[in-house]
This record gives sequence, C-alpha cells and structure tokens, in this order.
Amino acid sequence: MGSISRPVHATDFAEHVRLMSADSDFRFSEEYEDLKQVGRSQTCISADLPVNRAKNRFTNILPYDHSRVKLVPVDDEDGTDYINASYIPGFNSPREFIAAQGPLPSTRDHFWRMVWEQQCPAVVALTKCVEKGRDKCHQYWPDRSELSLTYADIEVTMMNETTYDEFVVREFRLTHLSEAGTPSRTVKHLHYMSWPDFGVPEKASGLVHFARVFRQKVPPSKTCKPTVVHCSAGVGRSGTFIALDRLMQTIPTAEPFDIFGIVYGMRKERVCMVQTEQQYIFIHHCLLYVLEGRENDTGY
Ligand SMILES: CCc1ccc(NS(=O)(=O)O)cc1
Repeated sequence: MGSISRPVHATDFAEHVRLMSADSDFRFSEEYEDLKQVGRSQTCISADLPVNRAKNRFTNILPYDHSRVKLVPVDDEDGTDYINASYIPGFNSPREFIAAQGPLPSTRDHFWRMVWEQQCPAVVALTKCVEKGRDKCHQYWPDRSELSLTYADIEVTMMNETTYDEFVVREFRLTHLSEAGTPSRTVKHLHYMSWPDFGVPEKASGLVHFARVFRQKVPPSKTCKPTVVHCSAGVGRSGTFIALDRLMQTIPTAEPFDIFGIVYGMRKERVCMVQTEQQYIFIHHCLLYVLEGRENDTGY
C-alpha cells in the first residue's frame, strides 16, 4: 500500500494497535516492510571516500550526502569535514536532531568538534559503551576521576553526574582553548543504559520516563540548535527515541499520530532509522502507555 502518511487519531489508536497486532503482528509486518526501500536511492559519496572509510563504525550505515553534518574543514584537506552523523527532523524543527554513530577512538575529537560547531545543547546516549563484551561506543567523556579532558582544542569538564535506575544525567562544561574570549558552554548528557542493541527496553515506562526527563532538561529551544542522539550505529535506538519524542509532543495538539510518516521522513534523512520491526511496534506501545496514563496526568 502506498502513501507516505498513515495518520491515526488518539481515539482510534488503541483499536488500531490491536488490529495491527492481530495474527502475530501481521499488519505491523506489512507496514514496516513498506518502509524498507525509503531513501535508499540517495548517495553516500563522502562517506565512501577512502579517506573517510575508517571513520565509519559499520560499512553499511553511512550518512547520505544531502543530510550529513559537515564539520568546519581543516586547511581544506579532503575528508576533514566528515563525521558519520545526519540531521533528523523533530516536532519543533526540520533539523531538531543529529543522529550519529557512537564515537570511535579515532572520531572522538570530531564528535566534540561537531557538538561545539553545531552549538548542541545536549547529547542523548542510548547505548552502553560495552554490551555483551562488544565495543558499542568509545567513552568520549571524562569520568569522575579525570573530571577534565581535552579533545580537539575543546576542554570538556564534568560539572555534575546524577545516577537514576535506568539512566545517568551529566552536565559538561565546554571551553574552546583556541578561541580565546569565547564563553564556555554547558552541554547536558542524558545516558540511557537499559536498551539492548537490536532490541527494545523491557518496559515502555522506563523509556517514556527517560524521554520526559529529556524534555524537562532540554525544552524545545527557540534557537533551534540540534540535540545529538547516538547509540552504536545511530539508527535503531536513535530513530526509535526521536520518533517517541516527536509523538509525545503531538499528544497535547490533538493532531493525529502518523508513526509511519515519521519513520518514513527519518529514513529519507538517514538509513535504517528504527532498525527493527520490534522497535517499530515498541513505539506504538510507548505511545499507548502515555495515552493510558494521560487521564491522570497533565502534558505528556
Ligand atoms: C549492522 C550495523 C548496526 C549495528 C547496530 C545497530 N543498532 S543501533 O543503531 O541501535 O546502535 C544498527 C545497525
């Protein structure tokens, strides 16, 4: 079935999920299959340059040329503007987010340059650094013992760190060491630790709570500076989180929910956003959880 928009009103949503889930999620499988080729004809020429190959964690998860984030080039050298990261639309603006792969040891400095140059107010991390003995993301921030580390002329200092059941919230101060006189900046770091790669969190409530804390700490900004969202490849868990944030902000507007259209739109910007059918279904379950709890709740 065609169309890039499949809106469902809040009053019909529970019944819609029930119908889509019937016969072992038969209609969810059909709908998710309709997203398979979206965006795939677009080019990734920069990502594929030999000079950039080692900057990609996965050879099959590359940013499209048209939506990739460009670093300020260094001495006009080839490849110095490259990072595996893509602008993604949100509820509030067409470039509300940057979906990025988890930094590698060789791209950690590029990551902080991106955060500085794009004036990002926050970073949402959705993976542990190591999961089941596999490296998923290089630890790109100082921990309590070091407090301050410098990456590419940017000094990153941990100002505070608060640990909750399923996530950690940190606050970093960024000081550019070679831009004398430029004020230091604060970047919030929200780190969700309970989301297995290729899977979904055990319960919708944990991720919904995390998404609410994110919006309490990082309200929609008038400056429209992008929030970085990363996991390991920057597509599965990152796409799922961005979709959920957008839907939770839709609730108070009484507009219909267009989960198919949101994922369609994200996949035009970055490959594989919401990487599994289970993640696609989980977005629906998170929204149901919020809607069911809404009667005794204000806002989203
Ligand atoms: C095979 C490349 C690949 C690895 C990991 C993931 N998961 S993630 O995007 O949620 O980090 C997605 C794709």
